[in-house]
Amino acid sequence: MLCSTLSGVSALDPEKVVEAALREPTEELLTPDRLKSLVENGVPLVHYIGFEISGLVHLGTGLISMQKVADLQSVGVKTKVFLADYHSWINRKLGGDLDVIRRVAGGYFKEALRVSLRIVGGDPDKTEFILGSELYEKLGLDYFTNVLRVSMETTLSRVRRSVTILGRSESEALSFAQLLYVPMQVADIFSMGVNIPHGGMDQRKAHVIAIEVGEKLFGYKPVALHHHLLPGLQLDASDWKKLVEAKNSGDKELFRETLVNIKMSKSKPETALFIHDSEEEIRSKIGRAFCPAGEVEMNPLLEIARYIVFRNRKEPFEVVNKKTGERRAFNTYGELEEAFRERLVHPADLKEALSRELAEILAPARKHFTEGPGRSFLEEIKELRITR
Ligand SMILES: Nc1ncnc2c1ncn2[C@@H]1O[C@H](COP(=O)(O)OP(=O)(O)OP(=O)(O)O)[C@@H](O)[C@H]1O
Ligand SMILES: N[C@@H](Cc1ccc(O)cc1)C(=O)O
Repeated sequence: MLCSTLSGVSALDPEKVVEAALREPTEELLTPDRLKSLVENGVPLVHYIGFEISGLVHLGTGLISMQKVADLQSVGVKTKVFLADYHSWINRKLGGDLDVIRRVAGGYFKEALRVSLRIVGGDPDKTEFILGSELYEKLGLDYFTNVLRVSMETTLSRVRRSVTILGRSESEALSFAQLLYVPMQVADIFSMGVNIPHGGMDQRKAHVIAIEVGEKLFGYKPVALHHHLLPGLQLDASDWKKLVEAKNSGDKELFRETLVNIKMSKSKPETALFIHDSEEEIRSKIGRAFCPAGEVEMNPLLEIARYIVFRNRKEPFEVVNKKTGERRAFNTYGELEEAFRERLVHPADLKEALSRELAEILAPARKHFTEGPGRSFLEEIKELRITR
Protein backbone atom coordinates (compact mmCIF):
# COMPACT_ATOMS: atom_id res chain seq x y z
CA MET A 1 0.00 0.00 0.00
CA LEU A 2 2.60 2.58 1.01
CA CYS A 3 5.71 2.54 -1.16
CA SER A 4 9.17 3.31 0.20
CA THR A 5 11.16 5.96 -1.63
CA LEU A 6 14.92 6.30 -1.76
CA SER A 7 14.78 9.06 0.84
CA GLY A 8 13.06 6.60 3.16
CA VAL A 9 9.91 8.73 3.29
CA SER A 10 6.87 6.66 2.49
CA ALA A 11 4.92 7.70 -0.57
CA LEU A 12 1.57 6.59 -1.86
CA ASP A 13 1.18 4.19 -4.76
CA PRO A 14 -0.71 6.02 -7.58
CA GLU A 15 -2.38 2.89 -8.98
CA LYS A 16 -3.51 1.69 -5.56
CA VAL A 17 -4.86 5.10 -4.59
CA VAL A 18 -6.91 5.38 -7.78
CA GLU A 19 -8.14 1.82 -7.39
CA ALA A 20 -9.25 2.48 -3.79
CA ALA A 21 -10.91 5.74 -4.79
CA LEU A 22 -12.84 4.05 -7.61
CA ARG A 23 -13.97 1.00 -5.68
CA GLU A 24 -17.70 0.66 -5.01
CA PRO A 25 -19.64 2.55 -3.58
CA THR A 26 -17.90 5.25 -5.69
CA GLU A 27 -20.08 6.30 -8.56
CA GLU A 28 -18.00 9.18 -9.89
CA LEU A 29 -14.41 10.36 -9.52
CA LEU A 30 -13.57 13.71 -11.11
CA THR A 31 -11.07 12.65 -12.33
CA PRO A 32 -8.99 9.47 -11.95
CA ASP A 33 -6.19 10.96 -14.06
CA ARG A 34 -5.93 14.07 -11.94
CA LEU A 35 -5.85 11.97 -8.78
CA LYS A 36 -3.10 9.83 -10.24
CA SER A 37 -1.03 12.82 -11.19
CA LEU A 38 -1.40 14.36 -7.70
CA VAL A 39 0.07 11.18 -6.24
CA GLU A 40 2.81 10.96 -8.86
CA ASN A 41 3.80 14.54 -8.09
CA GLY A 42 3.99 13.81 -4.38
CA VAL A 43 1.13 16.17 -3.44
CA PRO A 44 -0.15 15.15 0.02
CA LEU A 45 -3.73 13.90 -0.29
CA VAL A 46 -6.35 15.27 2.08
CA HIS A 47 -9.89 13.91 1.92
CA TYR A 48 -13.03 15.15 3.68
CA ILE A 49 -16.70 14.34 3.94
CA GLY A 50 -19.17 16.61 5.75
CA PHE A 51 -22.42 15.89 7.59
CA GLU A 52 -25.30 17.98 8.74
CA ILE A 53 -26.09 17.36 12.38
CA SER A 54 -29.69 16.19 12.56
CA GLY A 55 -31.64 13.02 13.02
CA LEU A 56 -30.17 9.57 13.31
CA VAL A 57 -27.34 8.01 11.33
CA HIS A 58 -28.55 5.43 8.82
CA LEU A 59 -27.01 2.81 6.51
CA GLY A 60 -26.37 5.47 3.84
CA THR A 61 -24.84 8.26 5.92
CA GLY A 62 -23.05 5.89 8.27
CA LEU A 63 -21.91 2.76 6.45
CA ILE A 64 -21.85 3.81 2.77
CA SER A 65 -20.10 7.13 3.51
CA MET A 66 -17.59 5.52 5.84
CA GLN A 67 -16.76 2.69 3.41
CA LYS A 68 -14.96 5.22 1.23
CA VAL A 69 -13.16 6.71 4.23
CA ALA A 70 -11.94 3.19 5.06
CA ASP A 71 -10.85 2.60 1.44
CA LEU A 72 -8.83 5.80 1.38
CA GLN A 73 -7.31 5.15 4.79
CA SER A 74 -6.17 1.75 3.59
CA VAL A 75 -3.92 3.35 0.95
CA GLY A 76 -2.53 6.03 3.25
CA VAL A 77 -4.76 9.03 2.43
CA LYS A 78 -5.40 11.48 5.29
CA THR A 79 -9.13 11.54 5.98
CA LYS A 80 -11.31 14.13 7.72
CA VAL A 81 -14.92 14.15 8.84
CA PHE A 82 -16.50 17.58 8.98
CA LEU A 83 -19.35 18.08 11.46
CA ALA A 84 -21.24 20.90 9.79
CA ASP A 85 -22.87 22.57 12.79
CA TYR A 86 -23.24 26.00 11.16
CA HIS A 87 -24.75 24.51 8.01
CA SER A 88 -27.24 22.53 10.10
CA TRP A 89 -28.19 25.71 11.96
CA ILE A 90 -28.64 27.63 8.71
CA ASN A 91 -30.75 24.72 7.41
CA ARG A 92 -32.86 24.87 10.59
CA LYS A 93 -32.06 21.34 11.72
CA LEU A 94 -32.71 20.19 15.31
CA GLY A 95 -35.15 23.03 15.87
CA GLY A 96 -32.57 25.55 14.66
CA ASP A 97 -30.87 25.63 18.08
CA LEU A 98 -27.12 26.05 17.56
CA ASP A 99 -26.21 25.00 21.10
CA VAL A 100 -28.13 21.74 20.75
CA ILE A 101 -26.64 21.15 17.29
CA ARG A 102 -23.10 21.62 18.66
CA ARG A 103 -23.72 19.29 21.57
CA VAL A 104 -25.15 16.58 19.32
CA ALA A 105 -22.28 17.03 16.83
CA GLY A 106 -19.60 16.27 19.41
CA GLY A 107 -21.75 13.62 21.13
CA TYR A 108 -24.14 11.36 19.23
CA PHE A 109 -22.97 12.23 15.73
CA LYS A 110 -19.28 11.79 16.23
CA GLU A 111 -19.85 8.52 18.08
CA ALA A 112 -22.18 7.21 15.38
CA LEU A 113 -19.74 7.99 12.58
CA ARG A 114 -16.82 6.52 14.52
CA VAL A 115 -18.64 3.25 15.14
CA SER A 116 -19.80 3.16 11.49
CA LEU A 117 -16.22 3.54 10.33
CA ARG A 118 -15.13 0.71 12.61
CA ILE A 119 -17.90 -1.55 11.26
CA VAL A 120 -16.71 -1.08 7.68
CA GLY A 121 -13.11 -1.85 8.57
CA GLY A 122 -11.66 1.66 9.03
CA ASP A 123 -9.86 3.19 12.00
CA PRO A 124 -11.74 6.07 13.67
CA ASP A 125 -8.60 7.15 15.52
CA LYS A 126 -6.91 7.84 12.19
CA THR A 127 -9.64 10.21 11.03
CA GLU A 128 -9.73 13.81 12.13
CA PHE A 129 -13.16 15.08 13.25
CA ILE A 130 -13.58 18.81 12.73
CA LEU A 131 -16.43 20.93 14.04
CA GLY A 132 -17.40 23.68 11.58
CA SER A 133 -17.70 26.45 14.15
CA GLU A 134 -14.27 25.62 15.61
CA LEU A 135 -12.69 25.86 12.17
CA TYR A 136 -14.42 29.18 11.49
CA GLU A 137 -13.36 30.57 14.86
CA LYS A 138 -9.79 29.54 14.22
CA LEU A 139 -9.63 30.99 10.71
CA GLY A 140 -11.68 34.13 11.47
CA LEU A 141 -11.46 36.68 8.68
CA ASP A 142 -9.66 34.23 6.38
CA TYR A 143 -12.68 31.96 6.30
CA PHE A 144 -15.04 34.85 5.60
CA THR A 145 -12.72 35.97 2.82
CA ASN A 146 -12.80 32.49 1.29
CA VAL A 147 -16.62 32.52 1.34
CA LEU A 148 -16.61 35.90 -0.38
CA ARG A 149 -14.07 34.79 -2.96
CA VAL A 150 -16.18 31.78 -3.92
CA SER A 151 -19.32 33.95 -3.96
CA MET A 152 -17.71 36.49 -6.27
CA GLU A 153 -16.98 33.72 -8.80
CA THR A 154 -20.46 32.15 -8.62
CA THR A 155 -23.72 33.51 -9.98
CA LEU A 156 -26.91 33.71 -7.95
CA SER A 157 -28.69 31.38 -10.38
CA ARG A 158 -25.90 28.81 -10.01
CA VAL A 159 -26.24 29.01 -6.23
CA ARG A 160 -30.01 28.57 -6.48
CA ARG A 161 -29.58 25.53 -8.69
CA SER A 162 -27.18 24.07 -6.14
CA VAL A 163 -29.48 24.08 -3.11
CA THR A 164 -30.05 20.35 -3.63
CA ILE A 165 -26.79 19.95 -1.63
CA LEU A 166 -28.78 21.01 1.43
CA GLY A 167 -31.74 18.84 0.57
CA ARG A 168 -33.80 21.77 -0.70
CA SER A 169 -35.36 22.58 -4.05
CA GLU A 170 -35.14 25.79 -6.03
CA SER A 171 -38.87 26.30 -5.80
CA GLU A 172 -38.93 26.31 -1.99
CA ALA A 173 -39.03 29.53 0.01
CA LEU A 174 -35.39 29.80 1.07
CA SER A 175 -33.71 32.15 3.48
CA PHE A 176 -30.73 34.11 2.24
CA ALA A 177 -28.57 32.11 4.66
CA GLN A 178 -29.63 28.91 2.88
CA LEU A 179 -28.17 30.36 -0.29
CA LEU A 180 -25.02 31.33 1.59
CA TYR A 181 -24.74 27.66 2.62
CA VAL A 182 -23.53 26.83 -0.91
CA PRO A 183 -20.44 29.10 -1.09
CA MET A 184 -19.71 28.19 2.52
CA GLN A 185 -19.56 24.49 1.68
CA VAL A 186 -17.22 25.25 -1.23
CA ALA A 187 -15.09 27.50 0.99
CA ASP A 188 -14.85 24.69 3.60
CA ILE A 189 -12.91 22.60 1.10
CA PHE A 190 -10.22 25.19 0.51
CA SER A 191 -10.16 26.42 4.11
CA MET A 192 -9.07 22.92 5.19
CA GLY A 193 -6.67 22.40 2.30
CA VAL A 194 -8.75 19.45 1.12
CA ASN A 195 -7.99 18.05 -2.33
CA ILE A 196 -10.42 15.09 -2.24
CA PRO A 197 -13.86 16.44 -1.31
CA HIS A 198 -16.22 13.48 -0.95
CA GLY A 199 -19.97 13.04 -0.51
CA GLY A 200 -22.92 11.22 -1.95
CA MET A 201 -24.05 12.00 -5.51
CA ASP A 202 -26.37 14.67 -4.05
CA GLN A 203 -23.30 16.74 -3.09
CA ARG A 204 -21.75 16.99 -6.56
CA LYS A 205 -22.97 20.52 -7.34
CA ALA A 206 -20.82 21.99 -4.54
CA HIS A 207 -17.82 19.99 -5.70
CA VAL A 208 -18.23 20.96 -9.34
CA ILE A 209 -18.16 24.65 -8.31
CA ALA A 210 -15.01 23.90 -6.30
CA ILE A 211 -13.38 22.30 -9.35
CA GLU A 212 -14.28 25.30 -11.48
CA VAL A 213 -13.11 28.05 -9.12
CA GLY A 214 -10.29 26.22 -7.35
CA GLU A 215 -7.39 26.88 -9.68
CA LYS A 216 -8.06 30.60 -10.02
CA LEU A 217 -8.90 31.33 -6.39
CA PHE A 218 -6.85 28.87 -4.39
CA GLY A 219 -4.20 27.58 -6.78
CA TYR A 220 -5.48 24.02 -7.15
CA LYS A 221 -8.32 21.96 -8.58
CA PRO A 222 -9.73 19.37 -6.16
CA VAL A 223 -10.56 15.80 -7.20
CA ALA A 224 -14.21 15.20 -6.30
CA LEU A 225 -15.42 11.79 -5.24
CA HIS A 226 -19.11 10.86 -5.14
CA HIS A 227 -20.59 7.69 -3.77
CA HIS A 228 -23.78 5.86 -4.61
CA LEU A 229 -26.98 6.87 -2.78
CA LEU A 230 -28.96 4.08 -1.18
CA PRO A 231 -32.66 4.41 -1.95
CA GLY A 232 -35.19 4.57 0.88
CA LEU A 233 -36.75 1.32 2.07
CA GLN A 234 -40.33 2.39 1.55
CA LEU A 235 -40.45 3.30 -2.10
CA ASP A 236 -43.92 3.44 -3.49
CA ALA A 237 -44.43 1.69 -6.80
CA SER A 238 -44.95 4.90 -8.79
CA ASP A 239 -41.76 6.51 -7.41
CA TRP A 240 -39.88 3.33 -8.22
CA LYS A 241 -41.26 3.33 -11.77
CA LYS A 242 -40.20 6.96 -12.22
CA LEU A 243 -36.74 6.10 -10.98
CA VAL A 244 -36.30 3.12 -13.31
CA GLU A 245 -37.57 5.18 -16.25
CA ALA A 246 -35.18 8.01 -15.36
CA LYS A 247 -32.31 5.52 -15.18
CA ASN A 248 -33.17 3.91 -18.50
CA SER A 249 -33.70 7.26 -20.25
CA GLY A 250 -29.93 7.85 -20.12
CA ASP A 251 -30.59 11.39 -18.77
CA LYS A 252 -28.11 11.38 -15.90
CA GLU A 253 -29.29 14.66 -14.39
CA LEU A 254 -32.92 13.48 -14.34
CA PHE A 255 -31.89 10.19 -12.73
CA ARG A 256 -29.82 11.98 -10.07
CA GLU A 257 -32.66 14.33 -9.23
CA THR A 258 -35.22 11.55 -9.04
CA LEU A 259 -32.94 9.51 -6.76
CA VAL A 260 -32.22 12.44 -4.43
CA ASN A 261 -35.93 12.67 -3.65
CA ILE A 262 -36.27 9.03 -2.70
CA LYS A 263 -32.91 8.31 -1.07
CA MET A 264 -32.71 6.89 2.42
CA SER A 265 -32.85 10.05 4.51
CA LYS A 266 -32.57 10.74 8.21
CA SER A 267 -35.23 13.41 8.06
CA LYS A 268 -37.65 10.83 6.63
CA PRO A 269 -37.17 8.12 9.27
CA GLU A 270 -39.65 5.76 7.62
CA THR A 271 -37.21 5.42 4.70
CA ALA A 272 -34.22 4.57 6.84
CA LEU A 273 -32.59 1.73 8.69
CA PHE A 274 -30.55 3.25 11.49
CA ILE A 275 -27.21 1.83 12.52
CA HIS A 276 -28.39 1.13 16.09
CA ASP A 277 -31.84 -0.27 15.28
CA SER A 278 -32.77 -3.31 17.37
CA GLU A 279 -33.05 -6.74 15.76
CA GLU A 280 -36.84 -6.43 15.89
CA GLU A 281 -36.74 -3.02 14.22
CA ILE A 282 -34.45 -4.35 11.50
CA ARG A 283 -36.74 -7.30 10.88
CA SER A 284 -39.84 -5.17 10.83
CA LYS A 285 -38.40 -2.44 8.57
CA ILE A 286 -36.91 -4.95 6.15
CA GLY A 287 -40.16 -6.91 6.26
CA ARG A 288 -42.11 -3.81 5.14
CA ALA A 289 -39.56 -2.69 2.55
CA PHE A 290 -40.36 -2.40 -1.15
CA CYS A 291 -39.02 -5.52 -2.87
CA PRO A 292 -40.96 -6.64 -5.95
CA ALA A 293 -40.35 -10.26 -6.94
CA GLY A 294 -37.95 -10.66 -9.87
CA GLU A 295 -37.11 -6.91 -10.05
CA VAL A 296 -33.41 -6.26 -9.79
CA GLU A 297 -33.36 -2.61 -10.93
CA MET A 298 -33.30 -0.09 -8.07
CA ASN A 299 -34.57 -2.68 -5.62
CA PRO A 300 -33.75 -1.20 -2.18
CA LEU A 301 -33.07 -4.58 -0.59
CA LEU A 302 -30.85 -5.85 -3.38
CA GLU A 303 -28.97 -2.55 -3.10
CA ILE A 304 -28.35 -3.23 0.58
CA ALA A 305 -27.17 -6.72 -0.30
CA ARG A 306 -24.82 -5.41 -2.98
CA TYR A 307 -23.35 -2.41 -1.19
CA ILE A 308 -23.34 -3.60 2.41
CA VAL A 309 -23.69 -7.35 2.81
CA PHE A 310 -21.37 -8.39 -0.03
CA ARG A 311 -18.85 -5.59 0.45
CA ASN A 312 -16.13 -7.32 2.49
CA ARG A 313 -17.65 -10.74 2.46
CA LYS A 314 -15.55 -13.91 2.66
CA GLU A 315 -18.16 -16.57 3.37
CA PRO A 316 -21.22 -17.27 1.17
CA PHE A 317 -24.55 -15.52 1.81
CA GLU A 318 -27.24 -18.08 2.51
CA VAL A 319 -30.93 -17.75 1.71
CA VAL A 320 -33.35 -20.40 2.95
CA ASN A 321 -36.64 -21.07 1.21
CA LYS A 322 -39.16 -20.97 4.03
CA LYS A 323 -41.62 -23.22 2.22
CA THR A 324 -39.35 -26.00 1.01
CA GLY A 325 -36.41 -25.62 3.42
CA GLU A 326 -34.04 -25.51 0.40
CA ARG A 327 -30.82 -23.55 1.03
CA ARG A 328 -29.01 -21.51 -1.60
CA ALA A 329 -25.55 -20.08 -1.01
CA PHE A 330 -24.27 -17.09 -3.00
CA ASN A 331 -20.61 -16.23 -3.29
CA THR A 332 -21.08 -12.97 -5.17
CA TYR A 333 -23.73 -10.31 -5.44
CA GLY A 334 -24.05 -11.13 -9.16
CA GLU A 335 -25.13 -14.69 -8.33
CA LEU A 336 -27.78 -13.43 -5.92
CA GLU A 337 -29.07 -10.87 -8.41
CA GLU A 338 -29.36 -13.50 -11.13
CA ALA A 339 -31.27 -15.89 -8.87
CA PHE A 340 -33.61 -13.10 -7.77
CA ARG A 341 -34.24 -12.09 -11.39
CA GLU A 342 -35.06 -15.71 -12.23
CA ARG A 343 -37.41 -15.75 -9.20
CA LEU A 344 -35.42 -18.56 -7.64
CA VAL A 345 -35.25 -16.41 -4.52
CA HIS A 346 -38.51 -15.16 -3.05
CA PRO A 347 -38.62 -11.62 -1.54
CA ALA A 348 -39.79 -13.00 1.81
CA ASP A 349 -36.76 -15.31 1.99
CA LEU A 350 -34.39 -12.54 0.93
CA LYS A 351 -35.87 -10.34 3.67
CA GLU A 352 -35.29 -13.01 6.26
CA ALA A 353 -31.66 -13.56 5.23
CA LEU A 354 -30.93 -9.83 5.02
CA SER A 355 -32.44 -9.12 8.43
CA ARG A 356 -30.19 -11.78 9.94
CA GLU A 357 -27.07 -10.43 8.21
CA LEU A 358 -27.77 -6.79 8.99
CA ALA A 359 -28.42 -7.57 12.63
CA GLU A 360 -24.97 -9.11 12.74
CA ILE A 361 -23.19 -6.38 10.78
CA LEU A 362 -24.76 -3.65 12.91
CA ALA A 363 -24.21 -5.42 16.26
CA PRO A 364 -21.26 -3.20 17.29
CA ALA A 365 -23.33 -0.02 16.77
CA ARG A 366 -26.32 -1.47 18.58
CA LYS A 367 -24.15 -2.53 21.51
CA HIS A 368 -22.39 0.83 21.67
CA PHE A 369 -25.63 2.79 21.71
CA THR A 370 -27.77 0.57 23.89
CA GLU A 371 -25.36 -0.96 26.39
CA GLY A 372 -22.19 1.03 25.93
CA PRO A 373 -20.97 4.60 26.28
CA GLY A 374 -23.19 5.88 23.46
CA ARG A 375 -26.42 5.14 25.32
CA SER A 376 -26.97 8.60 26.81
CA PHE A 377 -26.20 10.25 23.45
CA LEU A 378 -28.82 8.18 21.68
CA GLU A 379 -31.37 8.83 24.41
CA GLU A 380 -30.73 12.56 24.12
CA ILE A 381 -31.12 12.75 20.35
CA LYS A 382 -34.25 10.62 20.37
CA GLU A 383 -35.88 13.23 22.58
CA LEU A 384 -34.98 16.12 20.32
CA ARG A 385 -37.21 17.54 17.67
CA ILE A 386 -35.98 16.45 14.26
CA THR A 387 -36.78 19.28 11.86
CA ARG A 388 -36.45 19.12 8.13
N1 LIG B 1 -29.15 7.32 1.23
C1 LIG B 1 -27.87 7.64 1.22
N2 LIG B 1 -26.94 6.80 0.70
C2 LIG B 1 -25.63 7.10 0.69
N3 LIG B 1 -25.15 8.27 1.17
C3 LIG B 1 -26.02 9.15 1.70
C4 LIG B 1 -27.42 8.87 1.77
N4 LIG B 1 -28.04 9.94 2.34
C5 LIG B 1 -27.09 10.83 2.62
N5 LIG B 1 -25.87 10.37 2.23
C6 LIG B 1 -24.60 11.08 2.28
O1 LIG B 1 -24.26 11.34 3.61
C7 LIG B 1 -23.69 12.64 3.72
C8 LIG B 1 -24.54 13.42 4.71
O2 LIG B 1 -25.82 13.62 4.15
P1 LIG B 1 -27.05 14.22 4.93
O3 LIG B 1 -26.58 14.73 6.23
O4 LIG B 1 -27.74 15.18 4.03
O5 LIG B 1 -27.97 12.93 5.11
P2 LIG B 1 -29.52 12.78 5.00
O6 LIG B 1 -29.91 11.50 5.63
O7 LIG B 1 -29.98 13.00 3.61
O8 LIG B 1 -30.03 13.94 5.90
P3 LIG B 1 -31.20 14.95 5.68
O9 LIG B 1 -32.41 14.12 5.56
O10 LIG B 1 -31.12 15.74 6.95
O11 LIG B 1 -30.86 15.72 4.43
C9 LIG B 1 -23.72 13.25 2.31
O12 LIG B 1 -22.47 13.06 1.70
C10 LIG B 1 -24.77 12.44 1.62
O13 LIG B 1 -24.56 12.36 0.23
N1 LIG C 1 -24.34 19.47 2.47
C1 LIG C 1 -23.99 18.35 3.29
C2 LIG C 1 -23.36 18.77 4.59
C3 LIG C 1 -22.05 19.49 4.43
C4 LIG C 1 -21.91 20.80 4.88
C5 LIG C 1 -20.70 21.46 4.74
C6 LIG C 1 -19.64 20.82 4.15
O1 LIG C 1 -18.43 21.47 4.00
C7 LIG C 1 -19.77 19.51 3.68
C8 LIG C 1 -20.98 18.85 3.83
C9 LIG C 1 -25.24 17.52 3.60
O2 LIG C 1 -26.32 17.87 3.30
O3 LIG C 1 -25.14 16.54 4.22
